[in-house]
Amino acid sequence: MLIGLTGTPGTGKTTVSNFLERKRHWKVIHLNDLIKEEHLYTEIDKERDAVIADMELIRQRLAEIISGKEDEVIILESHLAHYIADTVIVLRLYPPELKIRLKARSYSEEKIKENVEAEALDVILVEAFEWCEKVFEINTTGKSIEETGQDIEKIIEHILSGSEEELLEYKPGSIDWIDLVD
Ligand SMILES: Nc1ncnc2c1ncn2[C@@H]1O[C@H](COP(=O)(O)OP(=O)(O)OP(=O)(O)O)[C@@H](O)[C@H]1O
Repeated sequence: MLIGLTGTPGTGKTTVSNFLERKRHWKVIHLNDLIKEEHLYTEIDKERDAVIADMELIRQRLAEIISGKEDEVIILESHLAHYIADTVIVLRLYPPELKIRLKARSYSEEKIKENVEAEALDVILVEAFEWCEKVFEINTTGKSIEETGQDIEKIIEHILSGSEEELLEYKPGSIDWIDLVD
């Protein structure tokens, strides 16, 4: 089963998926690394220090990687995961907290502002609704890596056991950070 773990950069996807890989031995695909390592992009955007992902190539490559592993839990971790996986978990973080995390990176002021606003405006969540069959949301604000990991474990275990009705707390809709937008 492929589970997408998506969210605005800095919300903790890489950190939490690494934690789960160690704890549960679930396979984790760090999609952004794969895109760079295997040149799964159409061009390099030097101004934004980013690559333009080739979604067709990515889908083909992931189909190969996942083939024959349909019974395993595979976490696809990336801010692009919701374009690929049918079931996704969106990590959310209170925008002022996200701003602090992104400031600790060597991001430009513009890039920080862009990402913090996108988080306040639910951009990834809205995209996930457009692209995915099942969308869950975790508000990671104030949670440790372990606690967020436990939330993800709970979601995955309930999906596997067919008891998704017990996942109401992860149903999107309770977060409203729109007032934080300038
Ligand atoms: N409770 C927490 N959960 C996750 N990360 C946390 C937490 N507290 C602090 N952090 C820190 O926040 C940062 C999150 O960065 P991380 O690379 O995991 O985010 P990301 O969503 O994968 O970003 P990107 O999309 O750019 O890869 C890390 O430096 C991590 O140590």
